[in-house]
Amino acid sequence: MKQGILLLDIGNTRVKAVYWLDGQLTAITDFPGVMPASPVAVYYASVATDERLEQLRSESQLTDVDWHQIRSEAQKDQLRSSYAKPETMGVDRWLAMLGAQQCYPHTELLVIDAGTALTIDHLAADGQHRGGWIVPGIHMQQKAVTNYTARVFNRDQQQFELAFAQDTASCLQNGVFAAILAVIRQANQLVPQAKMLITGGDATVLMPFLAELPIEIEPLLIFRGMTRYIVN
Ligand SMILES: Nc1ncnc2c1ncn2[C@@H]1O[C@H](COP(=O)(O)OP(=O)(O)O)[C@@H](O)[C@H]1O
Ligand SMILES: CC(C)(COP(=O)(O)O)[C@@H](O)C(=O)NCCC(=O)O
Ligand SMILES: [K+]
Repeated sequence: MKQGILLLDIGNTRVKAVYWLDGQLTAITDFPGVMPASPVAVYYASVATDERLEQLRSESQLTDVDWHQIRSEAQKDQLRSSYAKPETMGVDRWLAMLGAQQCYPHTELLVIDAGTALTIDHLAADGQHRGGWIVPGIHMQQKAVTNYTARVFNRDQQQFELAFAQDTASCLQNGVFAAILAVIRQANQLVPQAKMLITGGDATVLMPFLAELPIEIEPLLIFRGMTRYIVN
């Protein structure tokens, strides 16, 4: 059986895994669960702690293959960082932009990753990163309010409506949801776009509420960026 490469996106909440073979990306839903075949190498991008990475490495039982770390850098192909210290940019942001550039070459873009934190990055048509935002994500914002107040409580079930609410948990959930939608709209007001791309765990709940924007969902954006680092 032909063997592929395992790609890992290690975020602050979850680990996302994809199997890469003959240019095709196949999502692995239950990593470190079942894979199409044992991989010949692992390429990974991590914004989590080194401890988390080591734990994952041993859990995966893939200790006999090479693990290649992907890092943010000053330039990759057409993409150029705006950071004075490029290595300090989250590699998930770097790779999402690289993936976006692959989907829409020579196009000005807003690239959104709705993960633990929500990030928005502005990319010029010539590949220059113009800058970005880091905003607490849907769960982090809710947690912040319940942690810093005495009387705001949440409920387990998450239900988002773009409407005012009449009980504490719904006021919190709807309020945070409105704030997240507002920051996405604000970005497009600041730099109006013909194309926006969104990825990350919360992208699907946000999408239906952003219908007036030229926004497209691409769940594998970070992995598309990662494939640019694979050397055969
Ligand atoms: N199966 C899941 N497990 C955990 N979070 C999920 C799941 N599906 C969707 N989510 C949402 O995804 C968010 C995390 O997004 P993700 O892109 O995985 O974050 P990160 O890259 O920071 O780990 C969570 O806040 C949660 O709302
Ligand atoms: C902003 C982030 C926390 C987002 O990661 P995530 O929430 O998706 O796990 C991550 O990209 C990060 O740790 N960035 C480092 C700082 C920076 O990008 O400038
Ligand atoms: K992420």
